[in-house]
Amino acid sequence: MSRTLPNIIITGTPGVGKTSHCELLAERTGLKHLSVNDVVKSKECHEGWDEEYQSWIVDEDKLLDAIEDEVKQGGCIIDWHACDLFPKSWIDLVVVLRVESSVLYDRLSERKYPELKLQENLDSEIMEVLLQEARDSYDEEIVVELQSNNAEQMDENRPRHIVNFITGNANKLGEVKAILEPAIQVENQALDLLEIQGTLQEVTLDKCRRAADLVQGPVLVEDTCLCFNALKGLPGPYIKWFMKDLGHEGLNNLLAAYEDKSAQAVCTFGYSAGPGHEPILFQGITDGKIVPARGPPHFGWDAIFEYEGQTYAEMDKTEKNKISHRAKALAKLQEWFSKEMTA
Ligand SMILES: Nc1ncnc2c1ncn2[C@@H]1O[C@H](COP(=O)(O)OP(=O)(O)OP(=O)(O)O)[C@@H](O)[C@H]1O
Ligand SMILES: [Mg+2]
Repeated sequence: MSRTLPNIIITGTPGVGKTSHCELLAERTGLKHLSVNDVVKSKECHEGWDEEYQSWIVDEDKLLDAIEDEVKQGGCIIDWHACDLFPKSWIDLVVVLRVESSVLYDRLSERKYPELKLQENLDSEIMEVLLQEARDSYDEEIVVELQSNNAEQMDENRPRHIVNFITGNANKLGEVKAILEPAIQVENQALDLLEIQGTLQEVTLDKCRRAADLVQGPVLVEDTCLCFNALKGLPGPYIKWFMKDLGHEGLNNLLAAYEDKSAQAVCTFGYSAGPGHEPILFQGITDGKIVPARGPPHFGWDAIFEYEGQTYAEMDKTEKNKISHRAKALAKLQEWFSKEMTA
């Protein structure tokens, strides 16, 4: 089975902050924190307790058997002070955390480590044993060394996928948050952006460039269109003005002369990494038909767009977020972001 989410190892000498980082990363990305320590204990992947080192003697074969299925599915953050035992094909990124020896000494003394264990761990950190192990076991480009001496450094190490979604529409913001968070943190700014006339692609590209210039940073913009097949794709990007002037009934009337009531809901997101960066578009399309309004009338034309027997407005939000044009576009955006994260 091929995995669609990455597997990440967070490794380093005991006390460098692996577990702290894994917890933070899991919370931020929605990936699973796989604590090898817990697996060794709960699934008894050991050959007993070492009194001198005050730790379990791990049976690596048993351990690999115990986690294989879960890891092969992807999306695991593996928390362990060794990394060479995991097959190369399982792993997409190896993070080696580092601390200065005086900091590590304080952390390990606080844990009341036996003298021998404390000294060996300090030596190991100074000699960069785990960094070398990671470099020897995996391709150089997937091994990253990060500092973990203090809270500021831990904060800097957090994955930073924050998008500034430019919209004044609270409903759209709600849907985007529901679909993208917690993997991608969605912030919001309501800006009035002039819209040009053109195809949906042109409208979104222009809006995105303009927003990035205004905000001077990364932005996400969105444009939705509703295309009536009988009208060769109109109103298309002009749907919001048609909707405002004609309302639900007027939009139905536009199709009165035609038997074909089918329509496409098209959502286009544009993401720009900042001013001067060419926007990338993510488009989702859902086929449906135009019907007299049913369900709560508050969110644009949701009440007149029917998909498999229910209008968008009649659908439960979670159901709508599985099949809607917006959800499909966001799924593409999400996939792109997760690839970027491991790139
Ligand atoms: N970057 C950091 N800044 C400040 N304190 C930290 C940092 N990283 C970890 N700590 C603290 O150091 C201690 C050890 O951290 P943690 O348990 O995450 O280490 P670990 O690498 O998982 O250790 P082990 O190998 O024993 O499981 C904890 O008290 C934690 O709060
Ligand atoms: Mg730990």
